[in-house]
Amino acid sequence: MNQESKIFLAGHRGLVGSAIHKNLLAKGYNNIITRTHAELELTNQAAVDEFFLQQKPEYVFLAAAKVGGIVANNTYRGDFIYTNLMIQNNVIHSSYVHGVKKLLFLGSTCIYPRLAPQPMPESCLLTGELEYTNEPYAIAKIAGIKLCESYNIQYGTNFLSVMPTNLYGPGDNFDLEKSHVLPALLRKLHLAKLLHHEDFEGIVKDLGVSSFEDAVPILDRFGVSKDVVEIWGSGKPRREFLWSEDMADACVFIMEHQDFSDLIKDKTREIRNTHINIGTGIDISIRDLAELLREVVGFPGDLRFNPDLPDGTYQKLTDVSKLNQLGWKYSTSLEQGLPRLYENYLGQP
Ligand SMILES: NC(=O)C1=CN([C@@H]2O[C@H](COP(=O)(O)OP(=O)(O)OC[C@H]3O[C@@H](n4cnc5c(N)ncnc54)[C@H](OP(=O)(O)O)[C@@H]3O)[C@@H](O)[C@H]2O)C=CC1
Ligand SMILES: C[C@H]1O[C@H](OP(=O)(O)OP(=O)(O)OC[C@H]2O[C@@H](n3cnc4c(=O)[nH]c(N)nc43)[C@H](O)[C@@H]2O)[C@@H](O)[C@@H](O)C1=O
Repeated sequence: MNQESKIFLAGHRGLVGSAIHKNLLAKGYNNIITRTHAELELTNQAAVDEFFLQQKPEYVFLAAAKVGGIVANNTYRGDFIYTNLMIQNNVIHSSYVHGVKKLLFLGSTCIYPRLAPQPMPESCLLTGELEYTNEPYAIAKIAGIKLCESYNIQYGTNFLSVMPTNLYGPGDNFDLEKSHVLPALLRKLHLAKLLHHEDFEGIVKDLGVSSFEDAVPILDRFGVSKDVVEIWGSGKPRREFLWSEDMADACVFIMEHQDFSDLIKDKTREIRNTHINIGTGIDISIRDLAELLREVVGFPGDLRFNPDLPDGTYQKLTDVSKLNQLGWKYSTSLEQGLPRLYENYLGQP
């Protein structure tokens, strides 16, 4: 890629897409094409094909997807498989048809088996049963990897796939039900702190309701009180978290420095597992994460675990040796990222 290359960044307003946008601009790329969901429906094959025909992008970052936490994945199972399959099929296929030079597809580490060896190397893909709560989303992501890999093998395209661990960062989704654990817990602890300090006006503003009476059922539903915050599941599962701006930096680094041909060790054998894990290689239990967040937010109360809500996979720690060998390593620790996320949350309009 050079600074004038025409780059289509799909999903540029999302958590990762906005960070990739910022990273590309900072590195001097000046020909970036973006479309909001309202401007271009990526599940619509004809619209996507027309867009590629008109715009003829040379490089594509595919950071648009239907994304959510454990409960969203488990509840909207049909939407997660359908939307993700459609978006990636349309964007990847149109990239092939219209001669895109290189594409980066974003998957997720939930592609690996529920009981994968820890840390999880790229080679453990399709070696065991998937975690039930996000099986439809994982199947879509596996199909995306295989689509890129198969087009590369059959048509000689240069489509790369990266599998990020759990991400968090500026502009995260703080929805109390549908988001991921880190932004959800941060907001619940913040609401509990406001309640503890009897800042009812702050709660009304945060929840966007018209009176504190309207806020009470929401707080009850999500287990937020002045003394206790409810944590879903047992608190025992372990997760690995990567700052979204580090993720963006890894994506741009890979697009700048890697080609599909570099990722094939032995061209005479079956080619598979050419995707690249992206993470820190360090994980933490949900209980310890909640304790860290409690300190960052400054909530003086307790945590209560609700075993009626799903734990999901017990552990999904990425093996990042391939990524490290390519020459990239994360830079933001969880201890640095959590206060930054809280600051970002408090600064939201
Ligand atoms: N967040 C995480 O923890 C993780 C994310 N990932 C992967 O990283 C990628 C980016 O995720 P993240 O940034 O968190 O996602 P977000 O939900 O923050 O952003 C998704 C983006 O996709 C766009 N989009 C969604 N549906 C459509 C559609 N039908 N047509 C056009 N645009 C659409 C949205 O557009 P608009 O803003 O206009 O609505 C939005 O910009 C995804 O592939 C995800 O699977 C992988 C592992 C972990
Ligand atoms: C990125 C990733 O995201 C999802 O998988 P997940 O890692 O299980 O994601 P999660 O962040 O929602 O939960 C992590 C853990 O945290 C616990 N937990 C506690 N309290 C809250 C809470 O308040 N909200 C949420 N969401 N979780 C909570 C929760 O019970 C679980 O044990 C996938 O859909 C998957 O498809 C995917 O790729």
